[in-house]
Amino acid sequence: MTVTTDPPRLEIRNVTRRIDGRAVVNDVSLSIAAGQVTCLLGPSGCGKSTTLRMIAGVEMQDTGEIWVDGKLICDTVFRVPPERRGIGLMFQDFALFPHLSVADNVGFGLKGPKEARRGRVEELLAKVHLHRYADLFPHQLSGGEQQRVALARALAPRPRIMLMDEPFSGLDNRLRDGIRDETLALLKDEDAAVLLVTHEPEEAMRMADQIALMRDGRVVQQGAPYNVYTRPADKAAVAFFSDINVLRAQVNGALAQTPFGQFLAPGHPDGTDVEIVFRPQHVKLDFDRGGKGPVPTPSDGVAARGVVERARFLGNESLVEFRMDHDGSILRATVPNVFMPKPGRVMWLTIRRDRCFVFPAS
Ligand SMILES: Nc1ncnc2c1ncn2[C@@H]1O[C@H](COP(=O)(O)OP(=O)(O)OP(=O)(O)O)[C@@H](O)[C@H]1O
Repeated sequence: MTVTTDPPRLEIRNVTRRIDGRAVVNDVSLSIAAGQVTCLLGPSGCGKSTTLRMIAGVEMQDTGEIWVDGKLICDTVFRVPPERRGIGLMFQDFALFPHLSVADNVGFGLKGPKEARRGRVEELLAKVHLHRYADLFPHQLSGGEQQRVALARALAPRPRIMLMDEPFSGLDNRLRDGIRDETLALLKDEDAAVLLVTHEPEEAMRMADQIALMRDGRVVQQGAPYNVYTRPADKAAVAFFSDINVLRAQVNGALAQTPFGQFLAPGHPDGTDVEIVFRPQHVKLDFDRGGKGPVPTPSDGVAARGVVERARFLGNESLVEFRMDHDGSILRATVPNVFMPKPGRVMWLTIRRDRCFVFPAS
């Protein structure tokens, strides 16, 4: 039996772009299969849009290669022009043509016989639930509806690859979730490889099959959302997705000793300073029982005593800040629903060992 593996729909290999001597995109490699969504996630200025522009062909890399379906489309000497790359683009300011109807906007990039073009426009308008709006003009539509027209227009020529740069950031919050889900369903249906740029972790978690976490021009971690969230590459990767707490400790015999008991620190030599990083939702709280906390366990370690500094209700959870007895530091815990202990109240905190990350101190 022969097993054939299709080449990735989009692959970029070791792409670097220097501007004014600085590598704004630094040795980035990515690979996306047809029907898959990869989110390029990172803070403002980390090089996401520049990466997208190089794939689109409107900006040239200094080194590296771009491949589509196993064919080289761009290296440092050879370059397929943007219009021949089979790429659909969708940006935040998606700019529909104001003087064209919805149907004409969607059909704008289509070639071939009139009947086939009309069929494709109708098919896409039905998919974005705007078939009854075909003859209206953009200014007669809401922001969300215009966004769906822009998506239909980008998908109409059946692009092999869709590049989306913060496509939902112009929409108000209430609309956004619904439109994200609809867009995702449509993209999957069209079988394009999608590279979506966002600086919002929730958006990436919601949309992505793969997340590529970018910082200072580099991809620091790639993987399925669950893996990136639960096995972060470093402290900044944890902090990008949520608030964090940090304990400092020194390693002795592959163990880091803290007021919360010991933490496994395999691979860290004796004497190394490490940071134990954990999210507020993984702090467990117990009430004080006559000056004592809960009994130590292997899974939660030893309890440390803290005093409530303040508590805030955030909607579906409460955030409680504690000043710790042992060193006066502040630790944050989140608790589902409403939990508003008064400032000054004594409680005991434990940390779930299976949710902690130990990194060399930065
Ligand atoms: N033409 C240019 N001239 C000078 N600097 C540039 C140019 N294009 C990009 N840069 C710089 O390169 C870095 C990366 O920019 P890029 O737009 O790719 O980041 P980004 O991650 O998409 O940010 P944002 O989310 O804010 O759009 C930034 O520091 C930016 O100022």
